[in-house]
Amino acid sequence: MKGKNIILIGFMGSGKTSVGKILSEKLNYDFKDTDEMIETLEDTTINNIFRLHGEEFFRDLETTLLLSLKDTMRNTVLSTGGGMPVRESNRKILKEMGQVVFLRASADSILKRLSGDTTRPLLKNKNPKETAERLLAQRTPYYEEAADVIIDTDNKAIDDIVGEILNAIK
Ligand SMILES: Nc1ncnc2c1ncn2[C@@H]1O[C@H](COP(=O)(O)OP(=O)(O)OP(=O)(O)O)[C@@H](O)[C@H]1O
Ligand SMILES: O=C(O)C1=C[C@@H](O)[C@@H](O)[C@H](O)C1
Ligand SMILES: [Mg+2]
Repeated sequence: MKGKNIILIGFMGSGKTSVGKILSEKLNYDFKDTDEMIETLEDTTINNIFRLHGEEFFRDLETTLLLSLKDTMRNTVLSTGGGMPVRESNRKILKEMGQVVFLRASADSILKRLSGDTTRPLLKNKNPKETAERLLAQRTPYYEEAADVIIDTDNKAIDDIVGEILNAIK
């Protein structure tokens, strides 16, 4: 296994947080989630950060957090925000931190999983389907570039996805 950390990347709703928690238990690793850490550090929700300060401010928080974790994080499953790999500098840092696993999901799966969700500001608009399809097309090359391992998640249970990751990183 390259390095001692596992980094989960992928679109909103691909399962990074849900899968990461269970994966960390199986590996007896710590679990960290960049979205949860940013909400704790800023003492507010991601919705509020986007609403009050805008997306670029949030992206800067993500990069700052990644830099602060880079040299000290060990034996950890890190679940990232869906936009983390868009910045080239973030992709470079993620790859240095550990083995990067891209959880791939189709737009249909994402929309099904997130129907009724109100916590993801980028999908809170009149046409979440158009937004998800457009962002997914834009970002897929970045996810693929950063990935050491790609796991398809459509129509798979979370436990099965965890099992596939464990096999792939052996
Ligand atoms: N393989 C799956 N099958 C069914 N539901 C799933 C699957 N993976 C995730 N979900 C559901 O989709 C929702 C979003 O999952 P999760 O929060 O883990 O996504 P995420 O990748 O962390 O998203 P974000 O980038 O916004 O943080 C949750 O309700 C979760 O239970
Ligand atoms: O895909 C994205 O850009 C985002 C995904 C979430 O994890 C959060 O980081 C935030 O809602 C933005
Ligand atoms: Mg998440």
